[in-house]
Amino acid sequence: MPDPTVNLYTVQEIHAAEAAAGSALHDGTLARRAAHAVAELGWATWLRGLVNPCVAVLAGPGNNGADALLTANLLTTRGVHVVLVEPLAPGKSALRARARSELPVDIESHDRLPTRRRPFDLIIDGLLGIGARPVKYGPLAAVIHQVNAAGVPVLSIDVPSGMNADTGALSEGDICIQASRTLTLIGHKRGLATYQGAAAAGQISVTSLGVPTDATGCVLDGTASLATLCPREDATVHKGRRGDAWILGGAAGMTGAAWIASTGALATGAGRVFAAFETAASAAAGDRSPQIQTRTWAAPVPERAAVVIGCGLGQSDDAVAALETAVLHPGPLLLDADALNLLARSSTAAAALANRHAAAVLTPHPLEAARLLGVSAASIQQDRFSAVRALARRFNAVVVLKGNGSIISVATSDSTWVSASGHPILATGGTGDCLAGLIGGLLARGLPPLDAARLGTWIHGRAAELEAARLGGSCGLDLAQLAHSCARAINELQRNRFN
Ligand SMILES: NC(=O)C1=CN([C@@H]2O[C@H](COP(=O)(O)OP(=O)(O)OC[C@H]3O[C@@H](n4cnc5c(N)ncnc54)[C@H](O)[C@@H]3O)[C@@H](O)[C@H]2O)[C@@H](O)CC1
Ligand SMILES: [K+]
Repeated sequence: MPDPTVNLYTVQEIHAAEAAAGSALHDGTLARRAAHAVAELGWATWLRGLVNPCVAVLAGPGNNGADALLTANLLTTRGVHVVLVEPLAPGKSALRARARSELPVDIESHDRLPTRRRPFDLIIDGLLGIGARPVKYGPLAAVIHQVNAAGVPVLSIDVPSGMNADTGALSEGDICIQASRTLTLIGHKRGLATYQGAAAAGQISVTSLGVPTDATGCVLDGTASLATLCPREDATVHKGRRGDAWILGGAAGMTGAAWIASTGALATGAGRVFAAFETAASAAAGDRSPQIQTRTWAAPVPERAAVVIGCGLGQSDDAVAALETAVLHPGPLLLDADALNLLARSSTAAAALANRHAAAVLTPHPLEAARLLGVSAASIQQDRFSAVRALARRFNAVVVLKGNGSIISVATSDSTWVSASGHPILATGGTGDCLAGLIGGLLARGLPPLDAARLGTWIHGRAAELEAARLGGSCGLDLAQLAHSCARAINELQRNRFN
């Protein structure tokens, strides 16, 4: 059975769920449930079986601190030596005041992480939760730096302290706890699924605390949500029914990008793959696969073929002309790399995209997204959810904003999908070309643009995980192998769905 679909929540949605749960928060029921879950996870993962375990519990001024103090109490009753770290004066939380008063009066407490001869066995992070403002330099930042330098496992309550739970952006200067695990409460948070937030959280578990939550407009895409999108095969299938993918790119000196994208398209089982280069000489060069047919940009593209334009396209006048022709293509269309850079400058191409009947797919990385929106890459990363929605609306497109926790959005709705797969092994040239070809291949196979973008993005990330496992780390990615792993990942998803 695949895992159930995972919804991602904003802080506002969590507060609404909490409000609907009634008075439970006010009498501390939810905080006690949270503390039980945190203590149990900490005990089972790091403390059980240790002689005289010692834990530092970081307690902030609000209800995240209350959860931490209640956890401290539970751990002391299990015989754990607890050292409190309280860098700030308590705020107005009555819950926190009560939790603090329930602890032994002589419990050890510091405003910094104390140095000990024997290191802590675990640090529990209850400094800030979903009520956090960005952390500035000061006592809180000092403790966060100490914790990150301590080399001790860290269990964060709800979110790693210092991150924005809605966006995943860290406080300026990257001031944020780097957790080993995060136990998030009531529902999974958006900020834990993308960019730096996803990296800071470590392994994430969710505990509902018994609070019901509704489906949201944001889903963490994994096997459960994607299995139904996989194309079904039947024994009578032939290449004519599996569609044509045309890859337009590969200007002189950049032919490799078009070959890589073509290999990505082949991995989807597309019926035929054509790589169209700037010149016949470019088409003849390079590491071609015998399965890929070659053309030039001037060749007519059949109306129903899926077109992928941009991988190694360059920015010449001919490239502009190729783009302005491609955006009028009546069949499925994907724009990547140089096509996006040119789109940022071509009002003709932008207007044609806006008028397309079927949405095109755009696959920008943060810098390309920044050029398209006329802002800095840093501001894109500060709020990737807003950026991807703005791009989708601006260009009437399905947009995949790449990066750790790639986010997908579509012009016609406010919904977003975050891909749960991926690996830092992808941080090397050419992997984006493979993704563009992969999504293009799925478009050729007849998937609607949004489904092709979601499925392709997840498959690509899953293939990266498989390659990293095979290589035993993040180095040495071979793009032909990545394409093979994409095919394996599609086959695996298909088997899971249809067997
Ligand atoms: N919402 C709910 O239903 C539940 C919430 N619970 C806990 O409560 C947390 C939210 O509690 P709060 O709303 O009190 O928020 P937090 O505890 O996250 O933080 C708010 C407190 O921290 C201070 N603060 C925020 N940012 C700061 C900064 N950068 N520098 C210095 N001080 C800062 C605020 O002035 C306030 O005192 C959740 O993350 C979770 O841990 C749980 O007990 C279970 C139920
Ligand atoms: K926290």
